Amino acid sequence: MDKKIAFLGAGSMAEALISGLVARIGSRPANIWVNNRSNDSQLERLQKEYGVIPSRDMPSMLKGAEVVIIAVKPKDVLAALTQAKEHLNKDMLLISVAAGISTASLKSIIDLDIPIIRAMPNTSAAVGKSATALSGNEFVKDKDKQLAKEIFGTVGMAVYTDENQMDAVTGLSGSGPAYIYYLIEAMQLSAEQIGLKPEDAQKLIIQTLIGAAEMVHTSDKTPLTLRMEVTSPGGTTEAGIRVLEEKGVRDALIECIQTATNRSSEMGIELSQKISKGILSN
Ligand SMILES: NC(=O)c1ccc[n+]([C@@H]2O[C@H](COP(=O)([O-])OP(=O)(O)OC[C@H]3O[C@@H](n4cnc5c(N)ncnc54)[C@H](O)[C@@H]3O)[C@@H](O)[C@H]2O)c1
Ligand code: PRO
Repeated sequence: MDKKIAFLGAGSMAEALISGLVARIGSRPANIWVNNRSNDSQLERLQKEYGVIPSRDMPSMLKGAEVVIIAVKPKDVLAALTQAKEHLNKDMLLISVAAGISTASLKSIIDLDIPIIRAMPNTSAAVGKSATALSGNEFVKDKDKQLAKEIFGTVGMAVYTDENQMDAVTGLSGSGPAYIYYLIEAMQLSAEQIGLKPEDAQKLIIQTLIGAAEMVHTSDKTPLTLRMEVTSPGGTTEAGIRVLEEKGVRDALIECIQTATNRSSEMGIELSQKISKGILSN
């Protein structure tokens, strides 16, 4: 890809995207500009590792940029965009990965009628396996959608959806890797308690997860059917699953995703309130 892309924020999400752009679609590193609030060593490292251009000079960074990606924490979006807004123009595509922040809020900060895409990737972007959902405002054209899909396609799979789905996507797949890690942590603890060697247990757990994910991914059977195939009547799985049901693990997971979804929506409201009060700090 031969477009100039500017990243506001150089944390883990920005790095995952940079690595995807440079390694997977051969973007020229000299076309990728990055800034950060204070962490110069991070900028230096990104420059060394990927050849991208670190910058503290907003006009140079945004001059001629075709895509500007906001990759700061939601609480920092207002400050970052306020700093950038006078250097944005209608030829740019603005993409935000900030959880909970609507395209309408982003537009009200920059006060410009430009295409804005809200993206929700997840941290598996770092290994090219993100599940990303994208949605956009009324100024987004097909070419912008294609471009966003291409960018996020470098770090996994990307689907385009309606913005009213984005809080739910955030609660489901944005936060999703953490739910799976939580499950792995619990499996590791139990492996210790049942006397397995930690290094063996680790390998067995990981392969079990990869195998189950691959089965769900490639088989035309439902997860329920696949589960029933593991569950012999009167056997070990049935005994184990009974405990999960008795302890309400299914309901807890459903509530977990609902609560994360609600939090995404609250974070959006918090930013709207800050915008209307003109509060730039945390
Ligand atoms: N980590 C995740 O699981 C995940 C998943 C999907 C989306 N997101 C979203 O991605 C965004 C970034 O998350 P992250 O995990 O990469 O965070 P991070 O803390 O690793 O990176 C954010 C970076 O932004 C920089 N920053 C803060 N204020 C700035 C400013 N005014 N100008 C320029 N840079 C500034 C910080 O120095 C930091 O390096 C968040 O909005 C988050 O909601 C994160
Ligand atoms: N990580 C960010 C959060 O926890 C957004 C989705 C995943 O807020």
